[in-house]
Amino acid sequence: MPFVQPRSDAAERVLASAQFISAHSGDVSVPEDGVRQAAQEIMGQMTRTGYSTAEWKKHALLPSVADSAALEWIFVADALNFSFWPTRARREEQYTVTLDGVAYRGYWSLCAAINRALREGIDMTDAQCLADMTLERLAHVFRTDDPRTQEPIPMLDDRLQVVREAGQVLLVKYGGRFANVVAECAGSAQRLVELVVRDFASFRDEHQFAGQTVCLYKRAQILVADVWACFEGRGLGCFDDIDHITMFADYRVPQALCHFGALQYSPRLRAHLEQSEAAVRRGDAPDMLPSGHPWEVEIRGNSIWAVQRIRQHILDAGTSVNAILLDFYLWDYAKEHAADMSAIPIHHTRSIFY
Ligand SMILES: Nc1nc2c(c(CN[C@H]3C=C[C@H](O)[C@@H]3O)cn2[C@@H]2O[C@H](COP(=O)(O)O)[C@@H](O)[C@H]2O)c(=O)[nH]1
Repeated sequence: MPFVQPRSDAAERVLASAQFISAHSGDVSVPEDGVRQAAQEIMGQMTRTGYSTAEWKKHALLPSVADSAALEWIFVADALNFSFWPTRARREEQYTVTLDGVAYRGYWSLCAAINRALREGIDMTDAQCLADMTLERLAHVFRTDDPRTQEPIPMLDDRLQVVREAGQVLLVKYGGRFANVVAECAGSAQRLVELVVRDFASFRDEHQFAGQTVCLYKRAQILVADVWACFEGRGLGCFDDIDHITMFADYRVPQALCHFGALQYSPRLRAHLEQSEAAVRRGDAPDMLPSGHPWEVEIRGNSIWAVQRIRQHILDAGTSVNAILLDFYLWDYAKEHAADMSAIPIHHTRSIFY
């Protein structure tokens, strides 16, 4: 009898955490009428645009070919996929990476920096390169070449620790390749999440809330989701339990969920977030929520729960969709409709988890 990898319930632990957080939240809620309305509106728009995994490779900066090099690219991108919100109000002063004449900010600045490094011969997809990374070299990778930019990429020191750890663990445990981590999960998305949070500490997105340890695993789950989407659910991206993966608790999708009415903040929390954004607009420091702050955990946990509730409404209406596609849709929607959402504040937390 061949050794069968033990199954994992990592994504189910995230869902249970989200439900627990939502049930014990005092300042964030998931209004059922907002969920119902959001489900109708989102499903209608997704149906019209034919939203599918095929959308993923349409993004200019993401790998366009689903091969083993794409796996290594996705790994380093999702190891660094955190904390891009700007502290400068004026767009031209915000951290920017320009590639092929296009200025990228936020998450896309990360992708542009990785692709620029690869073109310059800094192989960010090589585990030894990551393990040997220095602060000087990483600063070069994330340099901005626009003289108007007034801020560096946030959390550079943390990013250095993250890439060095990622490279070292890949070398020691997985022959230097993320493809070997994927091979070991034997087609289980939850097993892959489990392996990543077990072996790569920077992905271990766990917090104390209302006396319990809650698991949010945002970067570990989006890592699996990006593999699944890039390979369109086939070959190395074929996972028989992919529908267990939840929404990825970041700071951008909550904004879209508020816009659709599926997430609601208490007046005092809304006031705090608005005052912090007003401070940044004035040129002052944001009034940050520390990582693990109850309000931060409530926003993240209720976002996961809201997407789960939206998904259930859509399933009850007879249409199949998973939390990944809903999340990607909501994130892309938030980026495309940033102007319509400018009155909805994001929360300001510096965290390596999202
Ligand atoms: N929930 C969720 N969070 C996501 C993504 C992505 C990128 N996914 C793209 C790639 C393929 C898909 O098709 C998506 O188009 C980044 N983030 C998070 O957002 C924040 C950055 O925001 P801003 O500063 O405005 O760029 C930061 O916390 C980052 O970790 C997502 O998809 N879902």
